[in-house]
Formats: sequence, structure tokens, C-alpha cells
Amino acid sequence: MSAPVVDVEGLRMRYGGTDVLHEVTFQVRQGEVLALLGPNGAGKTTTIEILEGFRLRSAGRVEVLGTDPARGGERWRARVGVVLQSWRDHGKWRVRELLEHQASFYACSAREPWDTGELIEAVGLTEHAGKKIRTLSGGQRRRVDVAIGIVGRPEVLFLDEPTAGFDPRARREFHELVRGLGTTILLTTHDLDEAERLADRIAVLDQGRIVADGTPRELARRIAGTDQVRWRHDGQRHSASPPDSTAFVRDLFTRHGAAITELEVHRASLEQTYLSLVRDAEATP
Ligand SMILES: Nc1ncnc2c1ncn2[C@@H]1O[C@H](COP(=O)(O)OP(=O)(O)OP(=O)(O)O)[C@@H](O)[C@H]1O
Repeated sequence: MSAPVVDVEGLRMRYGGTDVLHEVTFQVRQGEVLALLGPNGAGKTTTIEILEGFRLRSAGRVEVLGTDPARGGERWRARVGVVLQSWRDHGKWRVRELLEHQASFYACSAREPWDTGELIEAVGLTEHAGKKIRTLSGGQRRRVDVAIGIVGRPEVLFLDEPTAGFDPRARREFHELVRGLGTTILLTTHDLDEAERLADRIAVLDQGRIVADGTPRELARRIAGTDQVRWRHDGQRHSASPPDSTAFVRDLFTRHGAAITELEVHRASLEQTYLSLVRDAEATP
């Protein structure tokens, strides 16, 4: 198996006297999309900024494309795409000019940068290509950020809350764009639906610790017994959370047959799983 594109082991970060990342360990393999989920202040931005080489860690081993980001030079940086949480001060630039300028940085790199027109179309900004960035809406500026992040066809892309401020249509278009890139991606999000749609794997960070790491399905399966069964029997409403809802329903009909009405089975959603994981982590001292 090829070496992981992102390899993090025992990562620790301390601001002043406070530890905000405790022995964080995870990997992202070639072509994989990993979503880092977690409540406010969990340490997602800190983690991603360490991987991008913008913050120096306190301890632990970190490699991105086989290089320690703290020592990554120009060549390494050209292979890494970054979309930060807040958009940069490019207000006076027009969309097309800015992206042409950004593409020129990659003229000598091994990978041909995106053609500006194609890139503008891919991020859905064709009708705004000639506008100054300060006249764009928040969601449109975010698309410019994404375009800047991918212009050099990076081998790994870091996206910190990429769709914050997007309307539902822009979000869906962005998801299609990201899925079509085929590159290795680490993204942070608060949007569970987004994580489920985009990510091959989800890592949940809570209070600086990874509390779960797996496919959306694996995470849901970890929380057994959260299926909810509701039904009506003899005019009374009932509900239960059995470990095996199929066996439970079979038994219910064997015992009561047609007297059971209004049966509903609710599967554990990623949201329930996530909330349960974060609650459990908070209950652990
Ligand atoms: N420069 C800093 N100096 C001191 N503490 C910081 C600094 N940056 C972040 N922190 C603290 O580190 C912790 C993790 O913050 P971080 O921004 O990484 O969380 P996050 O998971 O990205 O949160 P959010 O979802 O709100 O963006 C928080 O308690 C935050 O207050």
C-alpha cells in the first residue's frame, strides 16, 4: 500500500498553558476524502493549520506528502492546496485577473495549472468573472477561495469549512466539484450532511482528542441500539430502542399481529451518532 498522503501521529498543541490537541493520530490515504468533524473549539482549525505549515506544533510527528510541513519549501507548497476559513484581502482584484495571477505561480511546476476560464466555470463564477471581488457576495467570494486553492491542481487539498455561507444550490454544486477533483482532501465542516456526502472517512475531534474515525456507516454501527421503533397497540402509543430492530419488529407481530398499527422504524442517523459520540467524550474525565 502507498504511503499515506497525510500522516499524523501523537500530535500535541499547547497555547500558553493550555493543551488544545492531545496525542492526535490519523492518516489520509491517496485519493481519500477525510472530513474532520467536531464542536466549536475542538481543535479542527489548529490541526489543519499545522498540516498546512501555518502553525508550529508543540509535539508529535506530522507528514504531508512525505514532508514535515514545518519544513516544507516552495516545491512542497506548490503541491498543497489550501482554502482558509476567512477569505483574503483581494477586494480590488477582478475574479479573472486574480486567478490568472495565481495560476502564473504554477507556471514552472510539474503540473499544468487550471485554465482560468475552465476554473471559473468549474466554481460557478462565469457570470462574475469580470467583477471586482469586493462586489461579490460571501458565497461567491468563498468560490474564489476554492478556485485559488485548486488552481495549481494540488496533490492534497485542505478545506477549512469550505461551504460556510453557501446557499443550498451553491453547496450542491460545490460538492459535485469536490467529488470530481479526485484528489486527496482533508476538510473540516460542521455540516454532517456534507461530511456524509463528501467523505470516505470521518474523524470526530472533541476537546482536542480523536473520539471516532471510520466510514459514516462504521460510525453509525458503533452506536448500537439507537434505532427507534414506534407503534400503536390497543390505542396506546409505544416506543423502544432495541439492539436489533428487525428481530424486535418480527417478535412484535408474532405476539400481537394485526393489533399493531402505525409502525415506524427510525435508523440511527449520522447526526445522532455524532451527538452521542461528542456527549460520551464530554462525560469521560
Ligand atoms: N492563537 C491561539 N491562542 C490561544 N488559543 C487558541 C489560539 N487559536 C485557537 N486557540 C484555542 O484552541 C482551541 C481550538 O481552537 P480551534 O480554532 O482549532 O477549534 P475549531 O475546532 O476549529 O473550532 P471552530 O469550529 O469554532 O472553528 C480553542 O479552545 C481556541 O480557543
